[in-house]
Amino acid sequence: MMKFAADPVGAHRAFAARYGDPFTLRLPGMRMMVIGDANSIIQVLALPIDAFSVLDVGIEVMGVYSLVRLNGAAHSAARKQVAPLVMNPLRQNNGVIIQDIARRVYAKSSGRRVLMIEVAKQLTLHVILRSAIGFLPEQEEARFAVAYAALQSKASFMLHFLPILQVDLGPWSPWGRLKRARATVDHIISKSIDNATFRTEDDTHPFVDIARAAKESTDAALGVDGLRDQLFTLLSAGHASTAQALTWAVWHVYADSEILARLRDELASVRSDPDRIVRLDYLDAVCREVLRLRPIGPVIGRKLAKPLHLAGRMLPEGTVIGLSVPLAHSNLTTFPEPDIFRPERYLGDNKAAKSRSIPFGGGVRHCLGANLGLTEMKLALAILVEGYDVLLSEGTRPPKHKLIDAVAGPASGVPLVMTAR
Ligand code: HEM
Repeated sequence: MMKFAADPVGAHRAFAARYGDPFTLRLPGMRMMVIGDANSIIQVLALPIDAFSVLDVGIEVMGVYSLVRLNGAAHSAARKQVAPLVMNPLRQNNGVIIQDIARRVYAKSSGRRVLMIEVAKQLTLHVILRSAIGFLPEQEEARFAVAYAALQSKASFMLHFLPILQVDLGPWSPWGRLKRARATVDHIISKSIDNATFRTEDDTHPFVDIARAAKESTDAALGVDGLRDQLFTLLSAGHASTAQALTWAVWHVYADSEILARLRDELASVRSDPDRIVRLDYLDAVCREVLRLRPIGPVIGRKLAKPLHLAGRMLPEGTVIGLSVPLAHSNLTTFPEPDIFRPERYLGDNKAAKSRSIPFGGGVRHCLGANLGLTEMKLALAILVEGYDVLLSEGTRPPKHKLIDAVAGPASGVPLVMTAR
């Protein structure tokens, strides 16, 4: 486990080389069969909703109604409820809003040494809030950001795995502080749901209708409490993941002057039109290659609810399967020289590269925010590339890719100085 946390890509490759593919990992409370073979992965990802359940580890924090904890029909209903908030990130003028947020956050960080991951986290939090809820008064958004940051800290993350420390001894005890931070976040989300009733006619953000329907629902899972947990889930699942991906993208682009120049050339052809930026081939290829080489969610978990015939063996119900993103993304046939950052893999007619890349998982539990995450990466990267020169403080030696809380990212957080061009 420690080896995996320190180097998820290297650990999976070393285990597969030593024990074969699949191999079995003994984790606290479970044995996981880890699979890297492309055909088996495709078969598992295509399983219907009643053939498996989620692995219920470390996700209590999301809330009892969170879609990441639900299975079967309840899961489908919860996904359907909030999908309109994230599935079409360029609806209305959301693309321009994302660009404005990026400009604002970069301007505040310009001219001094910053950690790119901190810049990216500010950016992604504001983007998810705007995309999912729409307007929040400025002060409310700032209060939200502070409480949310407390929930996301490393100490908080550890607490969820250490029940012995989960005792509320007042606002200064770790668990007490965490509970109060979650209560503040919940309060602001609940207030936004409440206030949706009073939003004006010309506010056509999909959140308005979703919040109104939740208030009228007699089913608790689809009512106000359920919607509050889904919004918290969107934030938790989409915030750090997109921030780590964007941080790696910035590192890769500024560590290679040819990639930077090619991107600038491509961007010059589309001005700042978000609809055209997200369709640019090379920018798309760069982002996909980042997500291939630096898997943010390195293992995709499934627990079989029925026996499954897979790769010549019969797996019994209850088998825990971990799909290895690092192994899938270093398959030598689809991705020759897998350790090299080469966006060209995703250009032209290379259908296999796209269909065998699984940074967002797949099937009925495919990442709900994949469109938003990828769109945000592209728009935020484009604003930086066009507007700023960046000096990577640690030079062009890549930082280690390691597990940071629940997702993986560059160990150093990528210290840098950005200067307006
Ligand atoms: C680059 C950024 C992101 C990466 C790499 C990523 C990756 C993933 C992965 C690997 C899964 C598991 C999928 C599976 O089990 O098959 C997942 C699930 C999920 N992601 Fe993302 N994600 C990103 C951004 C986002 C964003 C922006 C949001 C929302 C705002 C989001 C919301 C979710 C949700 C709700 C799930 C659970 C889906 C379900 O269980 O039905 N993600 N993500």
